[in-house]
Amino acid sequence: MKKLLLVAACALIDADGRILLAQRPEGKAMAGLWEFPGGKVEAGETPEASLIREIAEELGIAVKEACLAPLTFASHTYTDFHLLMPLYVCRRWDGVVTQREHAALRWVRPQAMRDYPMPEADIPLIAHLQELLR
Ligand SMILES: Nc1nc2c([nH]c(=O)n2[C@@H]2O[C@H](COP(=O)(O)OP(=O)(O)OP(=O)(O)O)[C@@H](O)[C@H]2O)c(=O)[nH]1
Repeated sequence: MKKLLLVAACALIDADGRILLAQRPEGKAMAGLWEFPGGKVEAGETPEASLIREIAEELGIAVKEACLAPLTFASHTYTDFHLLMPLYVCRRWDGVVTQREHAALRWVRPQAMRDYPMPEADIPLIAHLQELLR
């Protein structure tokens, strides 16, 4: 089997029930696609700690572990690796969401998510969020 890559990702949800999508920047794999904030879980790190770290780095906000609720996961084979990606949802954080590492950030209504091209692994996750937020 290909190398298993563990990535933790989070759907931030605002008071209007919109979801934060973040556009991958030029120069990275899958540049231009819209993803959930998050990243690779490092050795010795829990998925939750990894996500809290990545969200602080990428978006400049502070999330508490108690505010991360598991929703579903992606399990998807890419050319070079197999991605296992737990998806959390979070409705509470401290600070203001700020674009730091992505090309763009967008708050998107659940029914509009399919207008934003996402990595292949993310496609099955859209229906879970639409169901949660309808
Ligand atoms: N954060 C995030 N990563 C995703 C999503 N969907 C998806 O396939 N991925 C993949 O999971 C991996 C996440 O790694 P990453 O964001 O930490 O790393 P990266 O590709 O930016 O590279 P680098 O940080 O090593 O330079 C990438 O291969 C990315 O394409 C998603 O919704 N969010």
